[in-house]
Amino acid sequence: MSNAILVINAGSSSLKFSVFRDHGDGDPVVTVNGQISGIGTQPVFEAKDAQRRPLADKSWGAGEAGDRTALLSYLLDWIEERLEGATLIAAGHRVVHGGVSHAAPVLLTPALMDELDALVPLAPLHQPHNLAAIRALAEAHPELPQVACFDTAFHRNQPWQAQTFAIPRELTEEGVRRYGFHGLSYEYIARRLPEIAPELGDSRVVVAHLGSGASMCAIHGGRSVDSTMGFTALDGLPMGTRCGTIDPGVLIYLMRKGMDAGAIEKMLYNKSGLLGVSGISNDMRTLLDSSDPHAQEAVELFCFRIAKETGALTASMGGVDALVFTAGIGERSAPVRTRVGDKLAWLGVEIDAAANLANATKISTPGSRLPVYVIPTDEERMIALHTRRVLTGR
Ligand SMILES: Nc1ncnc2c1ncn2[C@@H]1O[C@H](COP(=O)(O)OP(=O)(O)O)[C@@H](O)[C@H]1O
Ligand SMILES: CC(=O)OP(=O)(O)O
Ligand SMILES: [Mg+2]
Repeated sequence: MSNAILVINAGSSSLKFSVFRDHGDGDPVVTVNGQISGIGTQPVFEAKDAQRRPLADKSWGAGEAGDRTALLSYLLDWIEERLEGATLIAAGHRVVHGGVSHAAPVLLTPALMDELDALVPLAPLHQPHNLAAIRALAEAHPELPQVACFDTAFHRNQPWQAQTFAIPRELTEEGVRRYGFHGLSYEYIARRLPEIAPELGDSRVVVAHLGSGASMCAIHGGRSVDSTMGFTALDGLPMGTRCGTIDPGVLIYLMRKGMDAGAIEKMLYNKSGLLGVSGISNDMRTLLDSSDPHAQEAVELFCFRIAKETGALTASMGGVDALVFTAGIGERSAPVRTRVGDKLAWLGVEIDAAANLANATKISTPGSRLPVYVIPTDEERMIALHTRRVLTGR
């Protein structure tokens, strides 16, 4: 009999889920995936099978909108009806912040939940929703083991220079340090790249994870050695609504002008980035389609900063052997990749226009000094693999 693993990636208003079947050998295989969107307003449940065929949809009235326990209980019942003899052995969650002490996934306990609660201020856009889903699932199914897979874990063994801010040492010791995020995505890419390009071996790779949250990572020999995100998922690249790297003097200026922490947090997390610069949208597609000069400036700033960080991460590794694009924008936006590629001509990047337009796996020309890849990320698969390992030791 086979085992099944439920994978959950909970966001502010949506809960993405996948069910993996584990036959014991090879990677677990996804059988269904979907999401509950509109949590808090008008929840809608959608699911697809492995061939992307729609399986179900359901919506709820506003009265049940915020009851995550009831929504998860519905989801669990729905999944259990479709297990076809498999045993659901665990739920694996993406938990964005694991703090200093977690360099690997772990089985969730009430004591660990308290520890992870303390990290909510460090990831206000993600952590509360990750933990709410874990609590709701524990309430609906107390017997089901749950595993936390941290977005910070892959970066925890970076060299100390990459993890340290130049601030008084006591603060570093207290945990005010650079953590880095999107680790599950980078770990997946580090695992996948050698299958796609075995000749790269233990090489130096810059990976750009460009989704609604965006960051970049320097991976040397399969390990993270530097990343653009820091103490929080606000640092580094500008994102859909987040500012990215900013002179801390700006925060002092805003505080002196009378803004409190809550107002600054809201502005930097929710009103900045592509949305703040364009004044139009946080969605790259809308901006690329717009002729508004502010929309064009937002796109230009995004691409400029990706190119600039590529330089910084290349210096961190003493060179670079490949560049990889992944996540929503990275996997699907040929115009963004073209612009970044043009700005990296000095590194020997030459983008093949036709391959780029087709979102091909390799988008650089045969003559390009730096090979450039597009690799779809799969954070869910990484979570399923980690969850299986924690539960079964395999
Ligand atoms: N064809 C496309 N061209 C440009 N941007 C796209 C395209 N498809 C998706 N995106 C962008 O990808 C973003 C979502 O990326 P994704 O990795 O799914 O984010 P997340 O998992 O963080 O929600 C959207 O905000 C959208 O701007
Ligand atoms: C860490 C982070 O920014 O995640 P996301 O891209 O899902 O917002
Ligand atoms: Mg994402």
